[in-house]
Amino acid sequence: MTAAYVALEGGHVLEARGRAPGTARGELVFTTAYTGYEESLTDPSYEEQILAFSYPLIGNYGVREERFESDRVHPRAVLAKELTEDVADWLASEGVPAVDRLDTRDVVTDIRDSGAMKCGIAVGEDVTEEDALAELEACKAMSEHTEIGEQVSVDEQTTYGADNDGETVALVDCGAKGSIVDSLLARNATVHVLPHDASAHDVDALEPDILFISNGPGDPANYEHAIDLVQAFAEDTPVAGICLGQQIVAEALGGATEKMTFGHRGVNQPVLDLESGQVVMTTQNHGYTVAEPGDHLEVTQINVNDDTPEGLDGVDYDIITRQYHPEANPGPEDTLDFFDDVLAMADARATTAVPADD
Ligand SMILES: NC(=O)CC[C@H](N)C(=O)O
Repeated sequence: MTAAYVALEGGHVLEARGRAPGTARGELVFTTAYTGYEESLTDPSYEEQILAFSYPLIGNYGVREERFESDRVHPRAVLAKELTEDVADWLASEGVPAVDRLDTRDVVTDIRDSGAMKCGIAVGEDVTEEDALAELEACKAMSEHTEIGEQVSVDEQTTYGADNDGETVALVDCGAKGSIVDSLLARNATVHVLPHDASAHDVDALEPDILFISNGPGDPANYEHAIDLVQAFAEDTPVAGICLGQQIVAEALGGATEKMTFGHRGVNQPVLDLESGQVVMTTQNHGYTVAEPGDHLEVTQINVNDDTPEGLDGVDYDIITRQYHPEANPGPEDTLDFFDDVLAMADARATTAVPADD
């Protein structure tokens, strides 16, 4: 059996079964999702994190590329009670260390008590506890990953759905899930995917109906280019954001974000819409939250478990954002209408700004 060690912040080292070799370090977080491991493992928002699955069996319906949210695995390492051969082989082929046969109940309880923590991992024939501890020692806090947007964003602007005749979306890619682009294309939008450090000039050149800030990894305060864009465009162009996108919009418009203890990661997070009184089930993956919306934004939806903001609307500007993932991969699909609302907001503004010829 391959040796496997997991070193937790504070120096406690767990032994496990090695399933994919290598050494790695990252912020240890857990997800309670019981389906959607293909989507989670390819979600760019997990960059620089180590993902522990609380659901005990991961991989029981195989690995299919059509479920992937990006072109690679993003967590630095994976922990589970039991991984199937399919998933272990996939992670090995991606060079992502993986372990199982450890008590993930203990790991999750630890994270719930102490918060997301630094972690080092070593898996292989000859590795020792010291190798895992050396990784832990080298692990940076998430907020210190100041270039994280660069690691996950496109290098060059790419256009999808050029022949579509719906709204024109400028999607700032801070680590966008593929299904956000798919959800917009399915509604006939033309989607220009822009690098995380796109300039106001780049966006202007596209004459977008809406500026859309994607999800993404790390601390929202480290996305200064996207923050600048929201400040430059919010007054005259409708703005939308998902997850990191909501946080960036808040940072840009006088609000504030803060790190949560262990965050929200799973596929059954309940969200209350404050106006309708309706509760919807949502997919989530975030460790930061909007602490203060600021004067330009109002909270329209909250998490039923801890009251944190899940949706924001502009007070004086056309803005809609969500902290959860309305693109709903792997589901539930309760919140897909977010995309209809966003495109309707852009359409309404375009119609008012440029009156149609009689
Ligand atoms: N999925 C996301 O966009 C995550 C946003 C941010 N990195 C957080 O952890 O809160």
